[in-house]
Amino acid sequence: MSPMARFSPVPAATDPAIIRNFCIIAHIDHGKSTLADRMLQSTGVVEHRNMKAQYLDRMDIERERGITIKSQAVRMPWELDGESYALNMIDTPGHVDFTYEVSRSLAACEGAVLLVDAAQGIEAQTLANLYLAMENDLTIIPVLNKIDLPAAQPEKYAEELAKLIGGDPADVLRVSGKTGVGVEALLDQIVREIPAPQGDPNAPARAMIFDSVYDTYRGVVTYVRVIDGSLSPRERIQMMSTRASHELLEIGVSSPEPTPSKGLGVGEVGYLITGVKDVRLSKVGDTVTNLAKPAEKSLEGYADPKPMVFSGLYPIDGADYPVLREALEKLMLNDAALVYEPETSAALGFGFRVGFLGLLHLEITRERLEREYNLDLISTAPNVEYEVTLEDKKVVTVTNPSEYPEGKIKEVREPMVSATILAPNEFVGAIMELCQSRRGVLGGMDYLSEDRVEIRYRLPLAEIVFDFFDILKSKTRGYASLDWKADGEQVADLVKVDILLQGEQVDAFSSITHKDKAYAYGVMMTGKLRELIPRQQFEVPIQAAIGSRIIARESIRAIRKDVLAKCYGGDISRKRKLLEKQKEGKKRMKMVGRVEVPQEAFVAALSSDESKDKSKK
Ligand SMILES: Nc1nc2c(ncn2[C@@H]2O[C@H](COP(=O)(O)OP(=O)(O)OP(=O)(O)O)[C@@H](O)[C@H]2O)c(=O)[nH]1
Repeated sequence: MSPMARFSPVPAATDPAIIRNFCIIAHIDHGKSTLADRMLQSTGVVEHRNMKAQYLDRMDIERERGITIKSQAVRMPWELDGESYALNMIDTPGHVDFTYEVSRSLAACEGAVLLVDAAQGIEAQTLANLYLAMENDLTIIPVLNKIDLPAAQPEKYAEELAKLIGGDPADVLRVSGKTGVGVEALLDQIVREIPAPQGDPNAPARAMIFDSVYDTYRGVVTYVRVIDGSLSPRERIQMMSTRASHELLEIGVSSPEPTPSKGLGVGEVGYLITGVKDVRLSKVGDTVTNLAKPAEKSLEGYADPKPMVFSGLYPIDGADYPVLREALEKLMLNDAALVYEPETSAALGFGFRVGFLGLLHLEITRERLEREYNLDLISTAPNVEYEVTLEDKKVVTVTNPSEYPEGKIKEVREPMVSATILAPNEFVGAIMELCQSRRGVLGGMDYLSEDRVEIRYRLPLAEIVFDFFDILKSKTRGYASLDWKADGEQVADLVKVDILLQGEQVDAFSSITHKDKAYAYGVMMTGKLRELIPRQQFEVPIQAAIGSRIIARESIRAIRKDVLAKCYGGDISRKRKLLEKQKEGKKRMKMVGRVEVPQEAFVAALSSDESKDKSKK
């Protein structure tokens, strides 16, 4: 990761009057990382020749997918009217799965650059991020990006932006992160408009953690923004949510390589190293104070990230189970949002039930496990968390369909979201149709301009978390954007559909669905399995059932397979070879009752091809 830190001491505390803390907020792909990189160049922090594309996106997967997962902070010098300033830029993740991290990064700033693609206009995450910034009382600088594009319509979108946040369209800055046009003017504007941080330098120290990353060599690196007081190396600090205390081994600023300093004062943004090895001990949103002189009240806003989507992860080769467990333990050090517990499946063996913030989080985690730890995994169909109340008033939380209670059920509650969709108005009909088919309830609709509309729906999380966005995109020729946030729960008519092979239930294929959709699931799954499972020596019925009621049925006809029939008498060694080969093949089979199911069948049946979020956005 980072090379050895250069030691060029930064003054113990910078005068808050010359500090500007800001972040860039934007819809995905509107060019936030490109602009951030350009700013690093313009301020001379990163020389041109050292510039890797997207300097701030450190993880390989981030770079490949062009998305920002973990926020980072960088300090940049800038001069205006003969005065020197220190600009702290905090990079925020753009995807809806990571909203909590965005909101913490925003809370560390006084201002935000609201970046909008001049060829696309305002999108759903532009709005969602703008609202978050407004809730944090940030000064907003509206900026149109990519003005070098031939398709850019700066006039039109400057008007849209001005209408949204108030002000004059002429005041909306125009830049290109790619060519660098307008970037220096933007840096000037940041100094002029964003207020300097304010805090009490003599009060007990309070610093907010807005990011925590695990570094193999340095342990957990915690990014903080000092609100009051100051922090210095070698003193003992305390985490206010857990009261755990640690020694500050190193403290400094990223510019952008970690540079140790003699301390951090009011308004400063930097990093801490305490030697802890687990990001859970240094949680995003927590307040750091001084153990000897602790603050009385922690800063506002600390929430444990809540997993929204669950999936079972199983090694294809059972012998890899210990590797998977170790890999999850390691990933957890760097991902406070990841939760998991061991589980066993009759069909898939030993594995883990893992909770994620969303589908993207799931995919990234799975990809890292496969790539960094060389694992081949089966992941079961993702599901949300249900709360089941039994007749005897007992409440059971279900994150795995096969644990759905058998007893008498009084009611089932499912998580809900409020979703905002932005799209050209010609697609309103198609969008409403899609939302209705997903059990959505219309919340309202507003026109942002003559031809663009914002539609709000309340929908069950289970209905949107998997394939909704892809379908929305295809129904709107890619023009719609979506943002959602958790919004309570509702009682719903849900049932568990089981899949049986020769009368034996296969737990990995069970699913909790709405009553009206149970039949479709049953037909789809039995049909798929009929294609995927090879013929056996006997007939194999495949059934879908709700309780004891069969709702769909297929069957695989018997085959009498005599492999040796091919070797007309003759060569005995050839016969042996064939038998050996058949044995090899058997190894990759799972036995479900008497039925041999190839591993590939599980993989294929559980990877819902039509519902895979291929666009990742
Ligand atoms: N023509 C042009 N393309 C740009 C400009 N800025 C960014 N791009 C391109 O737009 C795409 C998205 O840019 P990114 O910087 O990765 O977008 P982002 O908003 O950071 O995306 P996330 O980090 O995932 O939120 C990339 O293909 C960039 O090359 C620009 O000023 N002009």
